[in-house]
Amino acid sequence: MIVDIRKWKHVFKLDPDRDISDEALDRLCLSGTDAILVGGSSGVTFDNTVDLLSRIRQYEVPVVLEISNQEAIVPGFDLFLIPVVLNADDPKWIVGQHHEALKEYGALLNWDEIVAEGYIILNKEATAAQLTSARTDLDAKDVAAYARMADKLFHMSIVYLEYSGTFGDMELVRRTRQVLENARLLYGGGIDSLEKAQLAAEAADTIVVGNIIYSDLEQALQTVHANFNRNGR
Ligand SMILES: CC(C)=CCC/C(C)=C/CC/C(C)=C/CC/C(C)=C/CC/C(C)=C/CC/C(C)=C/CC/C(C)=C/COP(=O)(O)OP(=O)(O)O
Ligand SMILES: O=P(O)(O)OC[C@@H](O)CO
Ligand SMILES: [Mg+2]
Repeated sequence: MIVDIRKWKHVFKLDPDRDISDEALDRLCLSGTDAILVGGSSGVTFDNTVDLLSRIRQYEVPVVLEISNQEAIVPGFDLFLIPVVLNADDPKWIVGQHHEALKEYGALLNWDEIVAEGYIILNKEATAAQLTSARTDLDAKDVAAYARMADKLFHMSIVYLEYSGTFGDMELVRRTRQVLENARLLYGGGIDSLEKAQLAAEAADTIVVGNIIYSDLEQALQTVHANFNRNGR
């Protein structure tokens, strides 16, 4: 399946390390979301990723793996997203893990199925921030510089503003989006209602909805109805 990330407005992120019922998965996959992203920052294994992939594959919705560790690289997804944590203090999460993975898989890859994401992690409490020792105390100028680095210097197709677990600063998201010329701005973090989905949809190109799926499915499903008309890209 050809997946065009430039058309994504809304995606659900499902964590292989968390339980989800068949009924909930059915409703998510048929919700009208643009893709199901499979990923998490801890407890993701080959087995729990294969299991989730095979369940989502019963539906037509595109299914994409966001790779978080080398042991959980599973073939068969429509696309592979590779996080590069631009504000990580430890280079392991900028190039180190990637170097190791490419030593193993480099000659086998179909590069048309692989997209790098310039991650900027802004919630210091998030598991991903702690794992990567991210420098989260950034002002708008710092974030804009990372965004330009991803977009113009490294030609990454995605800049991901990651507030996982908390709703972020939408003015900062809006300003970050304004500096991007080619990269798409994904926003994720704390979207737990249609109202917050709407605010995020007005600031970013694509919104990512994660944790609320596991605590309030009805609210999660509402987020698909956010209106993106303002963006026009
Ligand atoms: C042959 C074959 C199968 C080919 C395909 C394989 C392929 C595409 C290989 C590419 C090679 C390559 C370059 C791989 C990258 C390897 C790798 C491990 C990179 C490191 C990625 C990284 C920086 C991880 C750090 C953590 C992170 C940023 C994860 C992103 C996801 C995320 C933030 C989820 C949120 O997690 P959650 O658990 O919800 O967190 P909360 O607790 O805060 O809610
Ligand atoms: O889980 P939440 O807070 O919705 O964040 C979504 C996503 O950005 C996590 O990587
Ligand atoms: Mg999560």
